[in-house]
Amino acid sequence: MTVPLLSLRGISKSYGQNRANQAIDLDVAPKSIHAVLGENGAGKSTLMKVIYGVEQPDSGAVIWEGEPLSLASPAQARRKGIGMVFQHFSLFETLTVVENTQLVVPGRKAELADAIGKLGRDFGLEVDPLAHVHTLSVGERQRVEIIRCLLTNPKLLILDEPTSVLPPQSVERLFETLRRLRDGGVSILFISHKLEEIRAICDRATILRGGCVTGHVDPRKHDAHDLARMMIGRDMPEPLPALPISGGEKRLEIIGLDYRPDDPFAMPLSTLSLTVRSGEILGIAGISGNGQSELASLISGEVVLPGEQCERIYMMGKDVSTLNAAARRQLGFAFVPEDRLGRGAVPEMSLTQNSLLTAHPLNLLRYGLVDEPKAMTFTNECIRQYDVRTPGPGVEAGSLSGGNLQKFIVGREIMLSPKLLFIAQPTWGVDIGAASAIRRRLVGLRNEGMAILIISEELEELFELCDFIQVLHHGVLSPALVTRDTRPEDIGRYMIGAHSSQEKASA
Ligand SMILES: Nc1ncnc2c1ncn2[C@@H]1O[C@H](COP(=O)(O)OP(=O)(O)OP(=O)(O)O)[C@@H](O)[C@H]1O
Repeated sequence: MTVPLLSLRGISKSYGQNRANQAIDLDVAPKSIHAVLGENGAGKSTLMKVIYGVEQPDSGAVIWEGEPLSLASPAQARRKGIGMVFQHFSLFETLTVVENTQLVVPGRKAELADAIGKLGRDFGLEVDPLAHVHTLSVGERQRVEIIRCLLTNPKLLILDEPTSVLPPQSVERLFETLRRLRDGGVSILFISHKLEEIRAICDRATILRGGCVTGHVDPRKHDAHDLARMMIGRDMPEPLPALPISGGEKRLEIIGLDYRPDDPFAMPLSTLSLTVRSGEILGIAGISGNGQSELASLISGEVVLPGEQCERIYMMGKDVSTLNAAARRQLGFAFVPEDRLGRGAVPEMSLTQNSLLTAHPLNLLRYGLVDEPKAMTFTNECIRQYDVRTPGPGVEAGSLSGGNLQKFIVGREIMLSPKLLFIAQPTWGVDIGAASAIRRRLVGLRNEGMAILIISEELEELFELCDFIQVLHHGVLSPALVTRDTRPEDIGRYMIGAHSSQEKASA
C-alpha cells in the first residue's frame, strides 16, 4: 500500500469539558480528494486546525509523508506544504487583496497582482487585486482566501466549506481546479455539508459524529440519503408543503430605489423595486458582489437613505426610508445578516448577552437592567428549539461552531415573531439536518402569515423555499418570477446579465 500523505492516529482535543475530537484516526492518500463530513459541531474544523498547526492536540500523533510531525504554527504547516482556507476569513480588512496575499506569499506586489489575476481568470475566482478587503462581499473574500492558498503551492490543501459562498457557476469550475490540482499531485481535504458535492468530487470520506469517527467510506458508493443517515444518525425529515399564496398585505415595499454608495468599490443600485406580502417568501438570487450587501444594509436600516430620498422603502405600510434599524425593528422587522460573526453576533459576548442585542424588547430588561433569569430562559429556549449544540447560554458566541452560531442567530430572530423577516444566506454553513429544519420552519412561518425575504446564492434553496424569485445583477433587480413557472436556467441567465432590458420589461 502506498504511504499516506497524512495519517492521524488517536487525535484528541478538548476545550474545557467539550471533547471536540476523540481518538480520531484518518489517512489521506496521495492524489486524493478526501471529504470530512459531520453535523455542526461534530469536530471537523477542530480537526483541520490540528492538521494546520492552529491547535495542538491533547494526545495522538500526526504523521506526514511517513514521518511524525509536530506543528507549532500555521507558518510551519505551510512550510511543510499544508495550506488551509478557513470557513471564517482571516483577511485584514484595511489591506488590499494583494497586500493580504503578501502576508503569506513572498513576492513583489506587481508580480503577485498578475498571479492573482491569472488564477482568477483560470479558475473563475475573479477579484480585483487592488481592492480593499473591507469593500468585498463575503463571496469575494472567500475567493481571495482560496487564491492566496493556491499561491503557496500546497501538497495538502484543506478547504473548509469552500463552496458555501460560491455562485453555482463557479462551483463546477472550482471542482475542475481541484481535480486538476489532484491530478498534479496535490491532496485535498474537503469539508462540506453538501452531500451531492462530496459525491461528485471526493474519492474518500470520513464521517464524524460528536467528535468521533463513525465511518470511512467511498462516497461515490452511497447516495446522499445514506451519507446523511451516517452523519446525523437518523433519516431526514420531508420538506413542509407550502400552502397556496395568500395575497396578503404588503409588509415590505421598495419603490424605484436608486442608491449611490460613498464607497467607490460598492455596487450602486438602480431603480430597484420589490414587494413582499404576508404569507409569501421572496428570494433574491444572484452572485455575491452584485449589490446584495448594499441592498441588505438599506433594508436593515444599517444604512439610512438621505432625507430627500423618502418614500422609497415601506415596512408594514409605513415609510421607513429615513428610519434607523432600531425604529424598523419596532415596527416588527427582524434581520439575520450574512456576516454572523461581527454583525449577527458579538463573538466575545455570551449567548445570553447576544440574545439581548435584538431580543431585549421581549421584556428581557427591567428598570433599565438586564432581567438575567428571563434573558437566560429566552436563550435556553432558542438553544433547545433550534438544536444549537453548546454547553449552555453562558458560553461565548465565538466558541460555537459556525453552523451552530448560525442556528442561534436565526432562532433568536424568529423568536421575535416578526411580521417581516429578512434573512441573508439562511443555511450558510448549517449541516443538512439543521438546514432542512430551518427551511421547514421558514415555510411553516410563511404558512402562518409571516412575510419573508431571503437573499441566497443557493439556487436549490431558493427553489425549495420561495414563492417568487428576483435576480440581482449589477445593482439591477429582475422582475419577480413565479418560482413554480421558472427553471433554474432562466434564473441563471439573469444572474449573468444575459437578459436585455427589453426582455426584462416583458418577462
Ligand atoms: N475555541 C473554542 N472554545 C470552546 N469550544 C470550542 C472552540 N472551538 C470549537 N469548540 C467546540 O468544539 C466542538 C466542535 O466544533 P467544530 O468547530 O470543530 O465543529 P464543526 O464540525 O467544524 O462544526 P460546523 O460544521 O458547524 O463548522 C463544538 O462543540 C464547538 O462548540
